[in-house]
Amino acid sequence: MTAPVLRLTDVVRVFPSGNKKRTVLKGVTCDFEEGRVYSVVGPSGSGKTTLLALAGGLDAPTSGTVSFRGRDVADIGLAAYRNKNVATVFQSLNLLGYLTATQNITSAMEITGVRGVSHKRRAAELLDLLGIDETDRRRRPARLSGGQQQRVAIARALACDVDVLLADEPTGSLDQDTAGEIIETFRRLAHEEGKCVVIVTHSPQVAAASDEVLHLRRGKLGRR
Ligand SMILES: Nc1ncnc2c1ncn2[C@@H]1O[C@H](COP(=O)(O)OP(=O)(O)OP(=O)(O)O)[C@@H](O)[C@H]1O
Repeated sequence: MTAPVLRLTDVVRVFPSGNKKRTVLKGVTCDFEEGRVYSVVGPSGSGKTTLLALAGGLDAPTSGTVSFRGRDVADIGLAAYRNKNVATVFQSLNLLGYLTATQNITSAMEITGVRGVSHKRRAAELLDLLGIDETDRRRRPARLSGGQQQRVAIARALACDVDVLLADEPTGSLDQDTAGEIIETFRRLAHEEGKCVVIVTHSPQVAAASDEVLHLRRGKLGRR
């Protein structure tokens, strides 16, 4: 059996709620392996985005650990972990509107200090992999379709050559065909490039195409 690239052990996350406290994750333990696509599903408010934020080093658990290749990400340092090991694609995509598709990727590589490769060449390879042609690469996000923007955001997430790719509702605003293409992209990245892909979704189509589905209910995890 492969060792997990990402492991959550007894993760609890408590948020303040007025003058009370609310326990959103109540001891979540799970392993994520390379080469597999995982979906995290569950009712609204069950803690899916919270789980993704913890897995992505954007937030820290109240107790429990998130570890990457056996090391607690708190010891790696959340910023270093986010820079080198994991990438998150958000619903809002956060593409920069004044940069072209290519520049959105090369700027991310500059910011995170990717060395040893030509940023332009790597951006072209990734956009090629994700089916964005040369004309569209020179376009700004506003001139691309929702599905194309989604693909540029995924290419940017991959530009820093991370092992773990996290995505929050990546097909939420897409039609069924485009959603299907995005899912295929995730499956290819996992099965052919060995990435570990974790997707938070309400979509039965995405869940059905995943290798494993994790169900969150009231802050607890189950498999069904
Ligand atoms: N920073 C925060 N401070 C206080 N409460 C928070 C914070 N982040 C999330 N919560 C609360 O935690 C609960 C779970 O939120 P979360 O976004 O993880 O749910 P979700 O399963 O992703 O929901 P949805 O499917 O609607 O996106 C919600 O009640 C939310 O209000």
